Amino acid sequence: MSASDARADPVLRSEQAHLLAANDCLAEMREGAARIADYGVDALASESLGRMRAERLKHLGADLEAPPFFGRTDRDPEAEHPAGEVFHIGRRHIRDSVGDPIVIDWRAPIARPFYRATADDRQGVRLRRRFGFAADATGYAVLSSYEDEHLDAGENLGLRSDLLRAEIERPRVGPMRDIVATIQPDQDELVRADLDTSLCIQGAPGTGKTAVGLHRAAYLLYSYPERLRRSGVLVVGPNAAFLRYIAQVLPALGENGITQTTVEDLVSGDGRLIPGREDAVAVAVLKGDARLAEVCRRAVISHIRKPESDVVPIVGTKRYRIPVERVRRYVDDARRSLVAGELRWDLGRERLRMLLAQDVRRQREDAGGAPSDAETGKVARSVPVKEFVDAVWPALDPREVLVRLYTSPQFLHRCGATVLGPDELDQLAWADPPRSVRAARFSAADLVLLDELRGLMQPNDQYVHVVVDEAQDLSAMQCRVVARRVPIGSVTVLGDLAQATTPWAVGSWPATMAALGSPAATVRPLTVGYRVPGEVLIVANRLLPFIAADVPPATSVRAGREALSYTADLLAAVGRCLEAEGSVAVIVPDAAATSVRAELAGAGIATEELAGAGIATEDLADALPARVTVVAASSAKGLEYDSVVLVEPAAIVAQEPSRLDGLRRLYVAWTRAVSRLAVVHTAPLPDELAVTP
Ligand SMILES: Nc1ncnc2c1ncn2[C@@H]1O[C@H](COP(=O)(O)OP(=O)(O)OP(=O)(O)O)[C@@H](O)[C@H]1O
Repeated sequence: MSASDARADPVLRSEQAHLLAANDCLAEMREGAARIADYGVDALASESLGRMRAERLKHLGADLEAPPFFGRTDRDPEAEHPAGEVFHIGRRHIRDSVGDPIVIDWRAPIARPFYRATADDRQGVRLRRRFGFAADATGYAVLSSYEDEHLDAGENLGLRSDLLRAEIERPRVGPMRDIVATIQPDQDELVRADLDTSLCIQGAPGTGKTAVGLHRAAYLLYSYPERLRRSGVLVVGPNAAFLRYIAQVLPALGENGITQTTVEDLVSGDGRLIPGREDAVAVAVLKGDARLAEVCRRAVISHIRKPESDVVPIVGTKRYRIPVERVRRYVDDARRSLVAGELRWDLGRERLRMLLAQDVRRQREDAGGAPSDAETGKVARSVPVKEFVDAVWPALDPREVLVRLYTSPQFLHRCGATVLGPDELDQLAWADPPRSVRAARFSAADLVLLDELRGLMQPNDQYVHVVVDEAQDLSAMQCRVVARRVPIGSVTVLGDLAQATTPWAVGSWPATMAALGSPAATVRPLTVGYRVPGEVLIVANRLLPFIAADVPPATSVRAGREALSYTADLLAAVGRCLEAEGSVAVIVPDAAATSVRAELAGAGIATEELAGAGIATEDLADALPARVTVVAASSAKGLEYDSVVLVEPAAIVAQEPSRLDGLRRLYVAWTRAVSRLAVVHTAPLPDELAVTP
């Protein structure tokens, strides 16, 4: 191994020359993309060429200030390459004017050994080189050091690599960054799992779950362009603040077309539906239960009426009689398809019209006629057919069906009595029926049920792969919202059962994966922590026996001396954090946000407040976080800050409905810091932090 930052170093000089060449080639590729000939064959071709050009430029232009490569592998000699091939690995493929590769995209199969090769399993690699960069006066990254690992001489640095450690120890400022230069072998295995594999990744705080999920999305888009080209991948996060935090990662990896959203946004029916009432906790839990799917299904199916008479369409002056037995058979067929999930309600109406129209067509053909498609279509749209369909398979509005469930005891009983208990049925009933469906106000859990009902009636957007983050918090019905968007694809599910803080959380990975439509997925653990200093993590781990006994504790790769401190003085703690580099969060009991901000303002410390629900997803690109952010404990999930001041842990525990939820909330808040955690308290700390049973 050698490391150097001397400008005179011949290795650095030659690598710097390669870097300049790579930058020139990239510039040429950009110019080439901008020139994509537009022969104007026709408007459509011209438009699609323009779109292609814009996409390509966007892809090539992402993050121009990032260095074109971060690593290199020198391979063993081969017959065709007696000196052994050399590959520079970067965020995107760069080629020279004759098409030879100058930099290999990190996602290409040939780049894989950069992440996975070890001295024991070299995968054809004799040397791995990592590069270090420093910003020059203009902010551009310049090559400043390198680190070699001679795998063929038995060198195996693993996490002892200085450059790797420097990257992991780097103070955090602003939103999340990609980890493409330092993905670890256990993470890489998950990132590169093939498209048909559904993964469930259980990982302690800071083990890189979010990072793995996002890099996996980028990997899949690269590796399966045909299957994923147009909106094939969806990323689902817990709230808008989290989406803002991760928003830059995929664009930095050159992927701009991925939709990043929340379950709330998915069920909001293009933003038209917002919660207008709050459920009691027990009711919200019940509405999140998987059994509600069956209630919804029955509620829809129960609207099918048994046909009682013949249908008699008229064509011209002639009447054609379709006997009731045949009509019943058509309805039964459509019903069976609906029950099997092969047909949605609204399409069922279409199917019935067509079955009746084709029946008439056959009758006319049997009588020697030759009816045209247009005439058959006319029968399908005729008044008798329409009236029949409206009577036996009426048009439904999800809101109407849900209001009926909540306001008609008979209907609720009919749809729910075999799957829910009498008390549960009572819990669902509305005590204050609205005057009309339009006047009805729905809760957040109701919007999920409306999505379930809508999903039975109409098609929805579909994706080939969905990445679901913080999945431990989802109810079974919320999982189904996601599953509906990926009916035949695969999912990457990320979460930590110890961080589950919603009362409706499913509570186990097999049940969550079943509700997500991938019951066979195995749970893959991540236990190496890259965020929280060891000193801080050891204390957090004391909570595990109380909050998730089966979850394996994480070990930290970050030493972080004097990372944990306790004080009663808020201002002093924040002041000390401000002396260090990086972002600062003051995590507080939700009810204390205003008073803590006022106290800090009184001392001349400006703050920003972060409450997940308050930020609309469209605003994601706006406003970088201020230096000090006051974060309500309930909004801290998934985020990280260089320094964290944690205010009154006992009050954070006490704000939740149960001790279990409170301790989990504390576990989340405790594990947000990268460099230091200052615990500010006057009340005694929760006992669970002190003991290891
Ligand atoms: N291989 C790696 N190299 C460098 N940094 C890494 C690596 N893996 C993870 N990190 C960093 O560790 C931090 C935590 O990662 P991430 O947020 O993905 O963890 P998480 O498991 O999702 O955490 P949480 O459970 O708290 O949501 C991030 O700053 C991430 O960039």
